[in-house]
Amino acid sequence: MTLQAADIPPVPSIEDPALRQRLQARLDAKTKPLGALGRLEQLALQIGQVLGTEAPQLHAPQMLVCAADHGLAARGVSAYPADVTWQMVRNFLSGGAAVSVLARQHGLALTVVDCGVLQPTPPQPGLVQRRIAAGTADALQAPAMSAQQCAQAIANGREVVRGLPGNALLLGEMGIGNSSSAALLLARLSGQDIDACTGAGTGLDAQALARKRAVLREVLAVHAQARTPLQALAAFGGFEIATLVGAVLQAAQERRLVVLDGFIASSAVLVAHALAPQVVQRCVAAHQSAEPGHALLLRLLGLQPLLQMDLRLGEGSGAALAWPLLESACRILSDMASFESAGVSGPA
Ligand SMILES: O=C(O)c1ccc[n+]([C@@H]2O[C@H](COP(=O)([O-])O)[C@@H](O)[C@H]2O)c1
Ligand SMILES: Cc1cc2nc[nH]c2cc1C
Repeated sequence: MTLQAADIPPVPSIEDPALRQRLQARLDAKTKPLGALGRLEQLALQIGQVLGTEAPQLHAPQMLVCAADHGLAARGVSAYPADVTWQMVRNFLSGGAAVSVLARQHGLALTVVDCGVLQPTPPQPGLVQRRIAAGTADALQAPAMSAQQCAQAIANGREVVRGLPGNALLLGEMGIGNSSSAALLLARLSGQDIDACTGAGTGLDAQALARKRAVLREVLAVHAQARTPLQALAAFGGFEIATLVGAVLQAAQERRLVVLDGFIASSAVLVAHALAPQVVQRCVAAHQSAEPGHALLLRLLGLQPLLQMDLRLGEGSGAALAWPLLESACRILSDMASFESAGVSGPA
């Protein structure tokens, strides 16, 4: 099975000028100076349009964390060993990871997808096995994945989302070496220089960062022919990013709200956007990561992050942290009194 961009079903625009006007009128009638809730009002407008209603309610929010390993990790592009990926999968499931704690705090159902980590975890609640292989190939030597593997991972992401309840999907990932994949995807799809797209990831020092940049420059040259979004995704990996691409496409088609975490989760949206531009209308950027490529990537997608807290963890941690803002945006629309209902005088 291979996949062409033409095989991706179109994602319709959510634009509905009449609904937008009703949402704006509803916000303007609330007991506050016009526009005084600032970006929370923009968020409410967006959520209302994504869910197609003046009084949106978020229900059964799903945190989807996709995990996989990367052959390129053997080239010293990460500060941590690849074994951390499968070890963290177990940590997510046993409840001790940052995303586990934050998901619990905010009532987000956590699903971890093993898209191809080095060591599988025994079946258990919350774990979905969609393993393509035990890690991608070393992208310095070969495409990280074949076109077939890439298509399968995208199909897996679609299928996993199809089986989830709720109308909001929060995206996270785990994969030692995957900040390299994200940087490579950004460089190839945006035309930006690889140095500007590459950061310290899990915490490389200056010398190791310089080596990472040199390796990634070489990987780009090796795959100079991988120009289309799907070719680039296959060339640079990884299985978790491709699975997230499928998840984003499916969520957008089902008109779910999609909440992005950091640089790597957002790189999946960069690919999905290249295949179906309207997906971005459904996306909220939870935060801007400390990874320098993230600011570039979000600007390219036209997304303004809600938080800026120098997070660089991934896992979906930033998406979970931003979740209460989305709930508040909905509450403003549904629960706040209007000037009329509260008997408060409007503008002079
Ligand atoms: O979300 C981010 O912006 C982010 C930035 C840097 C690192 N990470 C996480 O760290 C891992 C990738 O970093 P690295 O150095 O192994 O490429 C992967 O597990 C990500 O979840 C995540
Ligand atoms: C410990 C650890 C936890 C992570 N969570 C997401 N990426 C990570 C990378 C490391 C190294």
